[in-house]
Amino acid sequence: MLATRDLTWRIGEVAIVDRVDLALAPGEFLGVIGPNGAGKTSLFNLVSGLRRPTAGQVLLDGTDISTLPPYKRARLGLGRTFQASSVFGSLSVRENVRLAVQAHRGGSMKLWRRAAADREVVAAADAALDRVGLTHRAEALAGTLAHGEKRKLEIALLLAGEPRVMLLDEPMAGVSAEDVPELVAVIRSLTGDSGRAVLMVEHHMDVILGLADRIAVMHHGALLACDVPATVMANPVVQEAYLGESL
Ligand SMILES: Nc1ncnc2c1ncn2[C@@H]1O[C@H](COP(=O)(O)OP(=O)(O)OP(=O)(O)O)[C@@H](O)[C@H]1O
Repeated sequence: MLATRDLTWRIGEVAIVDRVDLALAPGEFLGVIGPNGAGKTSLFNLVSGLRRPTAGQVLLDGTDISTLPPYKRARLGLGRTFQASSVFGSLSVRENVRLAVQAHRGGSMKLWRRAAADREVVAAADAALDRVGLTHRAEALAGTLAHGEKRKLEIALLLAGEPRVMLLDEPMAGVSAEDVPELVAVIRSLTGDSGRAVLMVEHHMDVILGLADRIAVMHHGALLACDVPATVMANPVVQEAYLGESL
C-alpha cells in the first residue's frame, strides 16, 4: 500500500534519513520509534510530502509520489496529522470538521443539490466526531478544548478526508497521562475497519507497544530494525541504541 524505497534526505554530507525501506500493508499499524534526533520527523515529512527526498522514493499503491505536494498525496488517500495544531480555535468543533469534509468533497454550485449535500456533509462530520468520541463537545469552540480533546479533533479532521493511509505524528504530545488511554483506544480503532493503514511516529514506547503490529526503529537516520514488537524489544542492537533512554 505505502512503501519507501531507499528513501534518503541529505543536508550537505549528512544523511538525516538514510536509505530507509519500509512497507505498510492494508490494515496494518506500523509504529516508528527512535531516540531523540534519530530522523523520525524527517522521515515523516518525506512520506507526507513536506520535504522532497534527495534520493529514493515514496510509493503509494506502487506509484511514485515522491515529488507530489502534500495536498496531492492527500487526494490519493495519504492523510497526515500535524504536531502543531491545525484547528480554527474560534469555530466550533463541528464547524471545524464540517469544513474539512467540505474541503475534501468539493462544492456543488447547483442550489437544488446544495441542501442535500449540506445534510451529507453534516452527517459525515458528525460520524467523524462520533468515531473519536467528541460528539458531546460538538458545539464547543475548538479553542477551548483540552490537549487530549484537540488531538481527537485533529484525528476527526483527518478522517474527514477519508484517507486509506493515516500518518500520525506524535499524537500523544502534550496529552496528560490520564487522557492517554482514551486517545490510544481511538487510535486503535482507526485500523479496525476498511483496511485503513496507519503509520505513527511516537516517542512513548509503551504507547507504541500497545498499538503497533510492527515497529520500525530509527537510529542516526537509518532503519535499525523493523519487526513485530516482541522481536524488536529483544533485539540487542535496538537496546544498545536506546542506552541511556528508557525502553
Ligand atoms: N531542516 C534541518 N536542517 C538541519 N538539520 C536538521 C533539519 N531537520 C532535522 N535536522 C536534524 O536531523 C536530525 C533528525 O531530526 P528529526 O527531527 O527528524 O529527529 P526525530 O527523531 O524526529 O527527533 P525527536 O524525537 O527529538 O523529535 C537531528 O539531528 C536534527 O537536528
